Amino acid sequence: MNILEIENVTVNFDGFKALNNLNFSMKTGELRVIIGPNGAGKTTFLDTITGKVQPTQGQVIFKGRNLGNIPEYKIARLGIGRKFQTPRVYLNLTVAENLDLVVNQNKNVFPTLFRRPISGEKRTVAGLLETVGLAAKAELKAEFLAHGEKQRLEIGMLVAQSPDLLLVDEPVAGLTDEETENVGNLLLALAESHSIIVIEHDMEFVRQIARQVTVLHQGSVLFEGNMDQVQNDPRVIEVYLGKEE
Ligand SMILES: Nc1ncnc2c1ncn2[C@@H]1O[C@H](COP(=O)(O)OP(=O)(O)OP(=O)(O)O)[C@@H](O)[C@H]1O
Repeated sequence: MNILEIENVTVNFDGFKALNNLNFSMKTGELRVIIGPNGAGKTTFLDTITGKVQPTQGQVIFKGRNLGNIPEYKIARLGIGRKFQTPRVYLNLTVAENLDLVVNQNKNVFPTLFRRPISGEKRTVAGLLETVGLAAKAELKAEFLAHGEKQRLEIGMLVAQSPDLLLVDEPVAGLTDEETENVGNLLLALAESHSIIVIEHDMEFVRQIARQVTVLHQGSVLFEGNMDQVQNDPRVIEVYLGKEE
């Protein structure tokens, strides 16, 4: 079954088409990496999925439901979680406290307000600390974490909400090679039980995690395939990979 289908979506910003008749679909449980040059529409693509931007034309269908005119906060409750490029953790709280906030918030709110049970995997702070590899730093204030550790903590906070679809925007920008690999391994582990879309520029990282890759260009899908196919496609090389350092 497809968790997400995007049909003929155009987003028109005052005459400029940031997305142009874009079609995209992905199966439940897939890890999909989206690449493309600056201005290709990657962020706008995520914005239309979360409801931050409404398509001028076309529709976004999540788990069989048309998201048209559903406000952003309600779309989040339907099971779409997003991690932005910059970590948004509470710096004056410890790592464990940050995770605890989300875990407990869900305990209280999910059954009543969201009217859907927390999915099979019971999320506990201890389990999440293990998943994101921060058990040894549980009692450390988040302000003292390295950038990559903050990224992993925030991914943990996202997972604590048990979203069906995780949207992850440039998770390794500015990270060291070692941190980049850690974040990659974390996403690969999460991909065993989640549907995930990752936007990324760092091609080393894309090679580490990518199975199926979608290349955006000028607001449309230019190419889709596995990493080998993407790297050998002349159009992709021309508009994107040829410019790689
Ligand atoms: N609110 C807006 N109003 C007008 N133009 C916009 C708006 N948001 C984005 N754009 C334009 O739409 C195009 C696509 O932007 P978008 O941020 O989606 O690209 P991107 O692929 O994420 O780029 P990058 O890799 O640089 O982050 C860009 O040319 C951008 O300037």
